[in-house]
Amino acid sequence: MSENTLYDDVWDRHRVRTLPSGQDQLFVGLHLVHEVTSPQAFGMLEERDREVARPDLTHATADHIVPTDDRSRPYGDAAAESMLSELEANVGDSDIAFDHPDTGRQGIVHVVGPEQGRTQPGMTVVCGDSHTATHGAFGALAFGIGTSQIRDVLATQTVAMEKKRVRRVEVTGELDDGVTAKDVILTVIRELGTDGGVGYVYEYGGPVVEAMDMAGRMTVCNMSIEGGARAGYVEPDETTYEWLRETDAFAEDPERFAELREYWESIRSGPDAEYDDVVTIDGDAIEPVVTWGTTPGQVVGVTEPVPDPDSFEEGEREVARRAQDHTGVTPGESMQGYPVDVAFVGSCTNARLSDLRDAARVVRGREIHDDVRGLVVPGSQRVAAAAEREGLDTVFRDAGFQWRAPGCSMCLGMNDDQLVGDEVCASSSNRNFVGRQGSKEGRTLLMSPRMVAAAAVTGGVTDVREMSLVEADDAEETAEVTR
Ligand SMILES: CC(C)[C@H](C(=O)O)[C@@H](O)C(=O)O
Ligand code: SF4
Repeated sequence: MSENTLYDDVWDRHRVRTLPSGQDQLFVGLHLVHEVTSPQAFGMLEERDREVARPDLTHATADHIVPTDDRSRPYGDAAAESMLSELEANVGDSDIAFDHPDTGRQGIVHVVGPEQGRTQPGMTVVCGDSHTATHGAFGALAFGIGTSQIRDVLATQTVAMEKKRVRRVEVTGELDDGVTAKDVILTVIRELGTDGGVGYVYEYGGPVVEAMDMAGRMTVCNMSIEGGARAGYVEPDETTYEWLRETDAFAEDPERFAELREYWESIRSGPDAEYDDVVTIDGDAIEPVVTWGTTPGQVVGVTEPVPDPDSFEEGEREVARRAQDHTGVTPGESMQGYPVDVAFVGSCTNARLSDLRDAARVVRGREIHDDVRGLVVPGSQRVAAAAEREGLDTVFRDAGFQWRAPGCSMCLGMNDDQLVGDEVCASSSNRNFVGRQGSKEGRTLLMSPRMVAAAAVTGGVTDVREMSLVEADDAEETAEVTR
């Protein structure tokens, strides 16, 4: 087994050359494109009279601006309509595959790539979007890139990048019932800080990460960027291969799957890999968490008291005070019972089928609180269809949630799904910055989909471990008995 990390191996295999700047020029295996960050880059290409070099390795979807209710065209919002039209024209001119809302495959860019088997281990994946790190869950090197890099990738299928150091984030032990991947990554960011990862790529491992399903690993990798890391990844294993085997990419081609699997196995970091840093997080000690402030690092366990700003080091004190002024939380008290107005289950962090199932376990047979507006926004049309096949839409609707069409939605409020005034939102998304969900006074509490569901039902932050969970089968049995 090599002493190299997966990061070193995959980087070296994709290096075309080292540039005079010291950066490496890397070949890009998959370029994902969405409507917000691509128009300018396509424009630059046109100005230079260049064509898209590898449309076959480029894949587009529309997610940020698409409405989640009425999708008749033209969209009511002229800016949204123009962004979608522009993407339609750009992909049409370049022969790029596009998960258009009419295809049944549209969804959030970080949901559709993995779901179709486009994201694979040992690959380089880029997208003009900071949460591209999500794809690292498959053992890919996945980076968010800026506009000029998007242009370069469109024109050359390569990108110039600087190599980072690798920190192994080892999560030991076993998660308690009710504790999820979201609680793990929020705890990692709490421990290491929102800028603790600067200069690093995170390799997540240890028993807790190994035991996670792919959706959980995607949740963890997704938020690497919120911890300051350039990317995050998990080494591929049986769980990864099981997911890929069933996807469009391999379902019909078991031979190719077998061939690639050998490569995937060969890039694992291995027991002798040398890391620039290793950090251990005690998985046994993690409890369901919730944010109390305005960064994803301002996190507290649901049974713990909110910290007093005075307990922070000098530079941090004022930041904490300002954050608490905004959210209106009380130091010394736990977050439990803190009232919420909106419950949002969605985003590229937590809107996959297993996330929806997870929230449904809490919601099934219950009703959301009268004062809460609840939205479930599946990550993709395929997630929505699968959820509908198992009746999850009915579970959510019966409880009083709105069941919406897929997109980024209230994660960042680039469409009509926004907070109003100083509403408080229990949100399964990844950012709680001031104004993030469309209102300057709005307040976002990040938590797991389960915790969002619990807050929706009770009307305030609740320890989901205190609520009984209802599995789909139990619900059917109960229904039978009732009949
Ligand atoms: C719109 C896009 C550039 C942005 C990002 O890069 O992350 C968005 O997806 C977000 O989550 O804030
Ligand atoms: S769901 Fe949110 S975090 Fe993810 S790509 Fe969309 S806006 Fe960005």
